[in-house]
Amino acid sequence: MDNPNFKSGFVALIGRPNVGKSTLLNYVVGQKVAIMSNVAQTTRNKIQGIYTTDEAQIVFIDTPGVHKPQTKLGDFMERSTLSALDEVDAVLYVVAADEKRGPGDNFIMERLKQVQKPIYLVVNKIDKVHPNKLPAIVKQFEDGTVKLADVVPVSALNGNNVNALINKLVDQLPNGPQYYPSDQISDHPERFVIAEMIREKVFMLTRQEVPHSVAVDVMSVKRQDDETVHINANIIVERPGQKGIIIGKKGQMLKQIGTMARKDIEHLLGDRVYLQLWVKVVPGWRDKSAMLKDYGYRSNDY
Ligand SMILES: Nc1nc2c(ncn2[C@@H]2O[C@H](COP(=O)(O)OP(=O)(O)OP(=O)(O)O)[C@@H](O)[C@H]2O)c(=O)[nH]1
Repeated sequence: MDNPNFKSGFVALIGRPNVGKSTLLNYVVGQKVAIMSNVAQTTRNKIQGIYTTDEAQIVFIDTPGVHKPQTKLGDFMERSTLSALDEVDAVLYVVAADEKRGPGDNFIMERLKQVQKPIYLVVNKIDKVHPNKLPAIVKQFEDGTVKLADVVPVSALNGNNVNALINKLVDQLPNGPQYYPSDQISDHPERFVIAEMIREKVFMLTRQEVPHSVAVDVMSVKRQDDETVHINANIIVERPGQKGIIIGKKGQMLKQIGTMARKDIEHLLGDRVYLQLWVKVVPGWRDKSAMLKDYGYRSNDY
């Protein structure tokens, strides 16, 4: 079906940690693709969510929270965020209505000055503030340094005004092809999404105790004739103490991580899943560039 008026394009989601970028993406795409957590900076990779209708396709790039790099991983994350901004058709700069403009925002605004593409200021979490507070919040970002195409208040959590945001985006996208099939929501391989689901459970269940130095390496995904899927994965940490926390007393924590992750993966794949998890200590993996590649952090994935 060739529609000469079909619109398509790539849209970057940027914003400091915890403002709700993943929640917004998940609401729009309608399925859980990006890792969600209360712990800041959990979105390490550029995860694409794909929104497709009969009229348009928007490919979202969910960039990591912009922050000052301290390790090679941080450095890598920053580079992928910036390169994403040059390739897209529009930028959604997400801020939280219940937080003041801070150093993280100044850092982002500085970078946005150089961006030529339309920038939408998305004021998220409007459910948390009184509507008469909104103008003052918006004003903090209308300081004359960054040209904003529009300001759109939303609540990603309950979907309030998100459709209006999508309509505005689609309106200004160029005519173009449908890049991905309509049933595709992410262009990452199954393994990546599986790893993200496991990593999300580690964060959820261990919270303060295990820092962000956790990677998940999905070693094998085997589909058997009886329609079951057998998955083996390593949870990689930097220190033996972290290994202990993830395994827990009598292995209880690891068991819980495994059960919760398995349920999500079953939902994703639609098949019965057998998940085997191991915890491996690899000291200083965050600073070893070569290993970043092994654990799936590639800057030229697409
Ligand atoms: N009340 C309210 N909470 C929200 C809204 N959107 C997101 N949240 C919550 O804010 C927290 C952070 O949301 P995420 O979507 O993980 O934020 P993020 O910007 O992707 O965070 P990073 O991955 O760290 O960059 C979660 O607890 C969400 O449930 C919203 O519209 N209203």
